[in-house]
Amino acid sequence: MTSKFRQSFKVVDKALLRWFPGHMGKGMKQMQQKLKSVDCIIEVHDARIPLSGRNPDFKYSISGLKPHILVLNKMDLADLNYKQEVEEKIMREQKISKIIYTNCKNSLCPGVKQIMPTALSLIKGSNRYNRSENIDSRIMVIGVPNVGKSSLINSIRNTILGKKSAAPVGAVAGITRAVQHQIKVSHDPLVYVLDTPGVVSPTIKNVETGLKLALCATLQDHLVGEEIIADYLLYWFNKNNHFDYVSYLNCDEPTDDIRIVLAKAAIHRKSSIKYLNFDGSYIYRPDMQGMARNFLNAFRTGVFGKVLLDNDLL
Ligand SMILES: Nc1nc2c(ncn2[C@@H]2O[C@H](COP(=O)(O)OP(=O)(O)OP(=O)(O)O)[C@@H](O)[C@H]2O)c(=O)[nH]1
Repeated sequence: MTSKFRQSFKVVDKALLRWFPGHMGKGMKQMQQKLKSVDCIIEVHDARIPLSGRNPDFKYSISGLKPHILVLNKMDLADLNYKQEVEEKIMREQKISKIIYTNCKNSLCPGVKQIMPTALSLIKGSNRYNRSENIDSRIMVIGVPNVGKSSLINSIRNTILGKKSAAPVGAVAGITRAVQHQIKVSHDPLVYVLDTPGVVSPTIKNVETGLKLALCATLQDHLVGEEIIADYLLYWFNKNNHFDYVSYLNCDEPTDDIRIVLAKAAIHRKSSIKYLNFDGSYIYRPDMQGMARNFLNAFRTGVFGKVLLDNDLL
């Protein structure tokens, strides 16, 4: 039986393929320079998109030289039923020392506790190159924007030292703007961590990769467009037979038309925008953008359950 829903996603506006703010290029260069002065790399990525959206520059230029731990964070929002297949695929394609799943919103998360002992044992087993004489261990945390790098550093620090936040955290991509000074996360053994700005690839070649990154809020919404991201979410839900959105958005039935979905939901919630007519009167239109934002926020906070957006890549 053929599906009545879209099986591929087409974007008319390719603007999202060009998004690469200046500070990211600078951040990447700073990272490359600091690489010599660290013993281990912790790459943080979103567990909902474990196979797409990681910066290829991390794969080919930063990693491979030092122990490299891949932390798949936000596991509280991710469907972990395919964990083994995901790990096998990542390990087949790249030399990663260890994959660890974390939830930085949970102070008791076992993954967070596992990171430092794993990093220290990997550092001990490596030759440390130019740093073999140094008594302190230095770890660099890298990743695309908004995946939880600062949250992870704060969680590790809190677990070991019992100290509160040292690295700034924010719900919008691009909070950390430059490679930070080192943050002490342990006295004995002495361990420092360097937080870095989130860096996406200068060109996101695959449209779906860009939209998955946007859906997980690693690209700023206004740069891609809330309605386009919401349309991709609708496409993904329909394609995967996830129809919880129907009741949430007050639709009559599943549909592939985002304009109808957003308009109906906005009308139902009496959410409108007032426009001035030429004759001085006012006209009210459904607040499509506000509704798109609402739909995305619901997804991002787990209202529609846990997902693996990369299920098509397994
Ligand atoms: N649900 C959930 N949210 C998380 C988790 N970890 C971090 N967050 C949230 O994700 C957002 C981004 O966290 P940050 O720690 O600022 O991310 P970052 O990677 O340092 O961000 P940049 O500095 O912009 O690159 C914040 O709203 C955090 O509260 C997690 O495990 N689960």
